[in-house]
Amino acid sequence: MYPVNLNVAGRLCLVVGGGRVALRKIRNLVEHGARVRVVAPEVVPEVQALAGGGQIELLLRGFQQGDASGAFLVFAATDQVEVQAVAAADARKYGALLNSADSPELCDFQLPAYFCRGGFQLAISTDGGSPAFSRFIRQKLEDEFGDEYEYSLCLLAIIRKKALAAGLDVGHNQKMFRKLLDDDLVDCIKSESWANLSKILYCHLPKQIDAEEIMEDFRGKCCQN
Ligand SMILES: C[C@@]1(CC(=O)O)c2cc3[nH]c(cc4nc(cc5[nH]c(cc(n2)[C@H]1CCC(=O)O)[C@@](C)(CC(=O)O)[C@@H]5CCC(=O)O)C(CC(=O)O)=C4CCC(=O)O)c(CCC(=O)O)c3CC(=O)O
Ligand SMILES: NC(=O)C1=CN([C@@H]2O[C@H](COP(=O)(O)OP(=O)(O)OC[C@H]3O[C@@H](n4cnc5c(N)ncnc54)[C@H](O)[C@@H]3O)[C@@H](O)[C@H]2O)C=CC1
Repeated sequence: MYPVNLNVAGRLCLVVGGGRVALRKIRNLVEHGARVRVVAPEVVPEVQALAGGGQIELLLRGFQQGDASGAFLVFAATDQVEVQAVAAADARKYGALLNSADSPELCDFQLPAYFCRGGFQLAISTDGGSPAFSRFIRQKLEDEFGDEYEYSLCLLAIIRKKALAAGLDVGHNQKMFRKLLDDDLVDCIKSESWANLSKILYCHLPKQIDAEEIMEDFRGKCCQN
């Protein structure tokens, strides 16, 4: 499976089925700004509530051929093998990418287990081999990767913006970021060692970038400590 991050914001995603499995996919899609349409004769209360709140469109009926028309992604998540097959064929017909909840081998894409720390995201997948394993590793990593990763990313993004604006070349930036990270920027943030963090910045930022200004920006925008 080819790893990729998809922008689903504002794009039509069709979920066929409204049970527990569909609900997980639906919540995920809503969180990422997709336009979600659900087709199912019966749905769990949480799906009904999302429809009531206007967060998704709900068609309370069985899947019909042509439903995949205009969809970017199609999720076949029913408990009926025949419906799964018809939905998959419809997705193919209309050129939508297919996720099939009961057939890993039919999937154009599979969902990883994942979590975010701000813009920082870690995703785990097993090529359909063991979703329980993906979930297990996700939970383990969630304990290990705390808010310091969100703050570190925020700081690095501030520095990077300045570096790009200053027209510093790629080779320079590559080395600078490696040094900042090798010098334990993340640990400094985790232990709130601001004096050490400043030292690292003064040591590795080029003269075009004001380390003091970066620290101020960081304390103001990323972490209010
Ligand atoms: C191929 C894939 C297609 C897809 O759905 O995208 C798929 C397929 C199937 N899942 C099944 C079962 C379970 N799925 C989970 C959980 C998750 N499943 C997810 C993804 C994927 N599942 C894709 C592969 C991803 C990968 O390779 O890792 C996660 C990661 C993401 C998400 O769904 O959001 C989410 C965890 C999120 C989290 O917690 O972070 C659990 C665990 C639990 O619920 O505790 C179980 C029970 C235990 C087990 O079986 O492992 C079955 C058998 C159904 C049956 O027995 O009838 C099939 C079909 C088959 O394998 O034939
Ligand atoms: N990929 C994954 O992550 C996982 C997949 N599964 C598989 O996912 C499938 C669904 O599981 P659950 O949500 O627990 O089932 P469920 O029984 O709770 O829900 C099934 C849903 O399909 C709908 N449905 C039935 N006929 C339909 C039709 N003609 N058109 C549209 N919708 C229709 C039902 O109304 C219901 O909303 C099962 O095949 C299960 O084996 C199970 C666990 C995890």
